[in-house]
Amino acid sequence: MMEVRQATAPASVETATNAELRDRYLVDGLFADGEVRAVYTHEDRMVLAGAVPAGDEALALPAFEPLRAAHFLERRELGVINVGGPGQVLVDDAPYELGTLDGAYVGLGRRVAFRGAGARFYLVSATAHTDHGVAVFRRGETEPVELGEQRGASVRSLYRYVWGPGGHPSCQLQLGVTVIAEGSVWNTMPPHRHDRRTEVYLYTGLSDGDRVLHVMGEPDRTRHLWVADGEAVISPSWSVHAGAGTGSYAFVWAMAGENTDYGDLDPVALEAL
Ligand SMILES: O=C[C@H](O)[C@@H](O)CC(=O)C(=O)O
Repeated sequence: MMEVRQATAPASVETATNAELRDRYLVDGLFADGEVRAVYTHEDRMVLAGAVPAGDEALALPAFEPLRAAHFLERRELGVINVGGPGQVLVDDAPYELGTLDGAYVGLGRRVAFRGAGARFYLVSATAHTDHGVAVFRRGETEPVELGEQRGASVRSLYRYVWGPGGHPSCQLQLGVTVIAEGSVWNTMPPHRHDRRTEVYLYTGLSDGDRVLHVMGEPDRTRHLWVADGEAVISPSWSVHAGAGTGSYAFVWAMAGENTDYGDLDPVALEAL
């Protein structure tokens, strides 16, 4: 199943109802046992998906009809983060083990499937013009960038898996995981935009009763979304993206667009919000 979402205009955020905001920017229901569920957004043509293998069967990544492709990665590259228990990503039938919050990159042209009951694979894809191979990223072997401060309740560790020059090469994709420290609540504070890229956050590790208050929109007219575990938010290039949780959490960030320079971002001063 693949849902298609159109691109949207920044001014429409200010007047949208809550239901309209959720329909356009919140992505829920990606994870269902034994299925691959996907959303194609026209924001930089990113595809988000959840793949939840059940039993011992390998779950193949389908060539969803809206792609009009013989197979999913015919004209695309893929990032994978396991947000569940241990499992395997099969790339051209070769298995790669991924633990919780480990990641993988799969380049153009390869065939992908998933295996392992208990694993939950979050997938992000962008259009690609050349093959950049296959890579696995282990959270335990990745040196995080430490950000934030205790007085701002924003202490967090940012694990960069695919992040442009200095990391594994990609056509467009950048991908990583940020883990909020115990007792901190804020991500991406102070916020920023990046006019040359779309970004998607997938929140994970939240308890059932907890939520993240995710802030979006142009800096001087923001709105919010209440986000539960396993839900994602699409941030078009004009939107800030930051959030505060009612409990501890982590999130997968992924970008695609004009360049793969992680540092190409436009900080937004708090006074401008
Ligand atoms: O462009 C960068 C992305 O928004 C994230 O990498 C930021 C982030 O994880 C954080 O500051 O908490």
